[in-house]
Amino acid sequence: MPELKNTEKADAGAAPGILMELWRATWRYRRRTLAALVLLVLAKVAAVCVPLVFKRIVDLFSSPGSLASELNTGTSPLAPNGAHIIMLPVFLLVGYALLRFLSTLFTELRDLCYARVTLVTVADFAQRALAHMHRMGPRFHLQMHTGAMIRDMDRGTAGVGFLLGALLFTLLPTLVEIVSVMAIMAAGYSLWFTAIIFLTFIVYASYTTVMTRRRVLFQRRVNELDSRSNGLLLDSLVNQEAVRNNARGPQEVQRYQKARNAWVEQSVENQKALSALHLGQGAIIAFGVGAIMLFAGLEAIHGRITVGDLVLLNTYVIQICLPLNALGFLFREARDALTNAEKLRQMLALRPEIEESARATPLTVTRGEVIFEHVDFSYEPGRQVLWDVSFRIGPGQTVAVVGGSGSGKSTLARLLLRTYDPQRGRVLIDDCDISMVTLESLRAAVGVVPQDSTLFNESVAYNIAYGRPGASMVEIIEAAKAAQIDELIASLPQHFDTLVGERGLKLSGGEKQRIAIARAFLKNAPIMLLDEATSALDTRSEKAIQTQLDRLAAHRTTLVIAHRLSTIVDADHILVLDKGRIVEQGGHEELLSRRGLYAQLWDLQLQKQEFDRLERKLVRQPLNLGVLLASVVDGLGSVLEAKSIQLYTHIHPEPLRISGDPSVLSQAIWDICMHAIDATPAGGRIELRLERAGERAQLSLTDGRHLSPSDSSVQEPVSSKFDPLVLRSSIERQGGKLTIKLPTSVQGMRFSVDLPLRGTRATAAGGAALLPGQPESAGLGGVEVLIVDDSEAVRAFFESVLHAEGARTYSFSSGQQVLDWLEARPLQQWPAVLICDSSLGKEDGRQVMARIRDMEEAKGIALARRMSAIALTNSSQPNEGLIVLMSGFQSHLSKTASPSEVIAGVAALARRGGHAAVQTNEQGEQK
Ligand SMILES: Nc1ncnc2c1ncn2[C@@H]1O[C@H](COP(=O)(O)OP(=O)(O)OP(=O)(O)O)[C@@H](O)[C@H]1O
Repeated sequence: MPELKNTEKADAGAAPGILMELWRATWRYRRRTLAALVLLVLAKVAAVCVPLVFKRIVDLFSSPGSLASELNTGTSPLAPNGAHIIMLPVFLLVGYALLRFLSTLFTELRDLCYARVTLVTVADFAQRALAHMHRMGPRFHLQMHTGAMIRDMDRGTAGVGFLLGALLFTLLPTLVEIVSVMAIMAAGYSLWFTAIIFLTFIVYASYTTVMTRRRVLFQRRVNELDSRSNGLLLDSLVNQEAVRNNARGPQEVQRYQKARNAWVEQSVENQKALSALHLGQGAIIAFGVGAIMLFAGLEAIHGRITVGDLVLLNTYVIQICLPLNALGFLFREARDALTNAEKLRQMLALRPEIEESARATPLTVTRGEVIFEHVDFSYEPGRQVLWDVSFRIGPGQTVAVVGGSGSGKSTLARLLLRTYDPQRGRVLIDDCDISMVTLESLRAAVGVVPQDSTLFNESVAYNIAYGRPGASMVEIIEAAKAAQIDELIASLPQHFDTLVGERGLKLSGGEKQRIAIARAFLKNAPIMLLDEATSALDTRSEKAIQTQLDRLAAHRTTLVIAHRLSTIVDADHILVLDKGRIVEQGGHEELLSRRGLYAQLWDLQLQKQEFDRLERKLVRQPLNLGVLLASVVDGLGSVLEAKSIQLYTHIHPEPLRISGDPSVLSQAIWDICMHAIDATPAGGRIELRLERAGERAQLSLTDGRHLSPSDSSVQEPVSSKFDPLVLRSSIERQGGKLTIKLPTSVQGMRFSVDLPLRGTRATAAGGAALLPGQPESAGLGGVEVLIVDDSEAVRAFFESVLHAEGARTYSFSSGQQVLDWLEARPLQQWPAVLICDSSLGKEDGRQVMARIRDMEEAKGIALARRMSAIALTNSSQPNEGLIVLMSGFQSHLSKTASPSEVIAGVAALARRGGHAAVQTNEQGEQK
């Protein structure tokens, strides 16, 4: 087993530390930084001078022989006219005020000058982080929680900003201030003052260091828990569809709550440590200030310092203590910021799994030949996924890869895109090893329609143009046409500007796939990779776009990874993968004739298609659209009344029968109606029409909004949750089509739903309205049929077929149930025909039949009035007819009988029994 050669690992040794990063940023903006430093020094000089000037003012006024006392005694030599007496203090006072202002002015100018350095560095870091994340391989992203990663990036970039600003402009100025104050004190006063301040500073710094180191552990844990709970939150929201579908909402909240509780507990511990730190720091400062003032007081009493000196010392002590406090805060924050920034730096230092070779050259595709040469690959050691895979896709050829789930098909696509490198062997494009070309040129040469297309929460146009940035609108429209999504887009209110929702959630899987196809058309790359490109489409849509995919593949070298073999029968070459090895290859017919794995997959697929067909048939019921509409309109009564909206209806007189899921269709009609009511002003009108247009039923609803001639924009109702994309998908899934016509100045917005009519026989006009789901009058109108089968699917199938023909059915899953039901029912209400499984699980259908015949006998029912019965059998054996006749049945049907066989069988018995609507005999006599 080959070793994994590419692993994403921290290159911590080679990468510069965070301080180096900061130095680089500072150096990049050295002029600004220098200017900011000059302003900083000026601001601090002004700040340190303020108390000095103040001391002079105080001394002038308070010292014996000062101006104030001389003025009081009238002995001042400077006061011949009194003007000089006023001039000197005013000059000092103005100077004092000016110095104060200059300190603020220089500080603000400094911040202004330096803001760009910090902001650009932070933005640059964030940008580098994003670019780096995109360079990292899937292995890295699979390991990471996206939410936690975003949080780390946020904290890291904020940390960088803090360190840049704080270190230079808080730590440095604080140190400047402390040193200059201590120098002034040492020069002018007793060294004791300096010693006390120095001691206070040392004790404070040591205490803060020890305590902060302890607290960093708490902070780190808080950060981890915070990132984890945010990761959970994001994961939960990103997968909200899965959460909803599995009804796991409460569990998700619980999981999040658990993570948040742990975060709360740890944050409380962190706060305790912080409070202890603050209290200790406060005590040390109080001790220092108290000691200095005590000492200064003693000095003043002994006349060794003036009142001005006392004031100056007091101011300096406060001035020095405040920065000390700031230093403490700074120390703590800087540690946090350093931790966060370092974490981000380490993330940036991780080497991507796939790196371009230093000698990589851009790939130029001339012919478009792709070769896999003896490729071995494993995602993780000890579990090889591909074994010696070799194949060639000739220029312009289409090669399809088929195989069971997990056989390694998508891995081939990943290797072609160089998402991973093989451990052995090579992948070549036009004889060029893809590990020797630039990644950008390689990925530009390969167009991809992925298995699961995710879209950006941007406009449709943006998502299509993603394939080729800078594409013109005309090119985008062309690509949309090629992918057959132009009609859908044209009917959207904002057309190409419609937002597709987060990850394209407003679109169905098929629509997203078509946008991905449009994107690939626009990219127009010489090599195409279709990774189960039609997997999200139903058979109808698949057929509709298969031609487009074929066009996409035409004249391009194409690798198709297919699940539906029907889509690749025309491929030039088919590779059959099994557990990472190519076990068969050749053309479709050739592979079928070999009767190997491909032939088995083909047979399985045919069976599945048949099963799907039957399943679809069972879900879709025959419906009378008029009746369905009537029930919706009935529910709208109060809403219409509340807004005084008048509804005008025009309903086709004959029943229009369609096939579909009644709940989906009535929800769709309800949504359109509610949207129309929302959009129509109070007192307005809405028109609802149900018409027949050839072989289609057309339901159209025109709402009451009009455009004023001066306003061409469509006003969407504010409260509306209506989503045309979702609606369109659900109608299309019912085989219908939705078109939306924008409002004009004379007519409101018009929604039309076209649905194909069922191929029914002519029925009497103006038939009585039926409730939805109630059988319609048709070829078996009025015939009542009992269905007994332990399989729900079989019961549903017969019900659906018989309802379509107007029969009424009663279904039971066991023989005992039907016997009890018949026993309790009056004879004249017994159904005409019985369809009963010949083997009902533990019961025997033939015995059930025999007991019913016994009951008829016991109740004295005439032969002509006895129930006709059909046995359901699993296979048609030659003597089956005889067996069922012997057990009381009149005929038999295979469980896999076609609908027409079922109808013919029931009709024949009903007619014979005189029960069909067409031949009802009042007296019950056989005609
Ligand atoms: N990122 C990964 N890390 C580890 N193992 C992986 C990874 N991706 C796929 N595998 C494994 O590699 C094997 C091949 O996966 P691959 O996706 O190529 O299969 P596939 O044939 O495309 O399957 P499917 O048809 O179900 O999509 C599987 O066993 C899968 O579990």
